[in-house]
Amino acid sequence: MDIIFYHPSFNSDYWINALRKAMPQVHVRAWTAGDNAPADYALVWHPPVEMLKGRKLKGVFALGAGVDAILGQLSTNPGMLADDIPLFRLEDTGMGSQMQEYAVSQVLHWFRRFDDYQALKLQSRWQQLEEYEHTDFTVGILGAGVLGSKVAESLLPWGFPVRCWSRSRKSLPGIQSFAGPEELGDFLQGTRVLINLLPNTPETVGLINQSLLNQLAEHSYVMNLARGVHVVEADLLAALESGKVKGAMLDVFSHEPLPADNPLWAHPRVAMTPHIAAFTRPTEAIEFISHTISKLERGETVSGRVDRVRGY
Ligand SMILES: NC(=O)C1=CN([C@@H]2O[C@H](COP(=O)(O)OP(=O)(O)OC[C@H]3O[C@@H](n4cnc5c(N)ncnc54)[C@H](O)[C@@H]3O)[C@@H](O)[C@H]2O)C=CC1
Ligand SMILES: O=C(O)C(=O)CO
Repeated sequence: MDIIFYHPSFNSDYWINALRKAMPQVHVRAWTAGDNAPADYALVWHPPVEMLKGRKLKGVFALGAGVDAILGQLSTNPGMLADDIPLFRLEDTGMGSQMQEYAVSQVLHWFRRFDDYQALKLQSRWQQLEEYEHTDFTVGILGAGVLGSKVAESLLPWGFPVRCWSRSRKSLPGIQSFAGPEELGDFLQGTRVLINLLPNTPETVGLINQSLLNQLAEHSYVMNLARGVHVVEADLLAALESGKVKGAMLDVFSHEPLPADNPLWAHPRVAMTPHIAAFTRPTEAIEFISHTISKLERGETVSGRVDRVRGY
């Protein structure tokens, strides 16, 4: 069996060696331009069109959780990957715990008013502020998939009411589940901290806009861990200006790297990180890929297959 690998920024040698160790019976090679030799599987992130075009593959693995980039490539290059070649993505593979760390630390930061204390500190002011109540700190998670449900579970032990919104209803102990567009309004009503973990699809682009933000609790907080295009930046800035939204923590942006003249950089109530909420971890990712390939080869059912029509 042959596997080709392409990632624009990962250390290919490291990955190829680790893949060979995990699957000693498989020939793994880094794909380079002009390599038209046959392969069974391709492991990719932002692949050049010619890497996949015309190949008869048994499957393609995206080396991340989100497949918006490769689906975007497929929509502009329809011949890049035949419809009957399955596309897989990474499910969790260590990203769940990273998202949990990110979300829990930031929710606690807001809940313990460290943002307010930092502002007071900058004015050299010694002042004790009123405590927030857990009951006033409902956390609402947009997207209750692999990562959203892990984040939801991790917030429960801290005593916050937790709810999630997804396409279909979920049964997650202790978490209130809302489903579909008709329940979005109820989900938003009373949500104090909004965490976004939706995939980027035509239905979710621009979802976090003025209308949505207006339905959140007063002095709410927004954390975007999914994709920048989910948030209408001008609407978020206006909601921060009006006080409706008290603070935002953003990991992802419509344009990455965020342009130097973007007003989010200087906003005192916006914190940000450069798309690091969850990294692809080689050991866990390779375990998932090798396990999935073994099952595929045995004709067994696997999870992680992308529904290309649905967009995630
Ligand atoms: N910032 C970062 O470092 C990273 C960001 N991500 C982002 O996180 C996203 C989520 O990842 P997973 O949890 O693995 O995805 P997933 O596919 O397991 O979960 C997606 C969830 O969104 C819901 N959903 C999708 N469309 C919907 C709609 N129209 N209405 C209501 N609910 C809808 C689904 O029902 C599901 O609950 C990825 O697509 C990726 O963009 C993933 C990894 C790292
Ligand atoms: O896995 C993903 O989708 C990512 O965004 C990784 O940065």
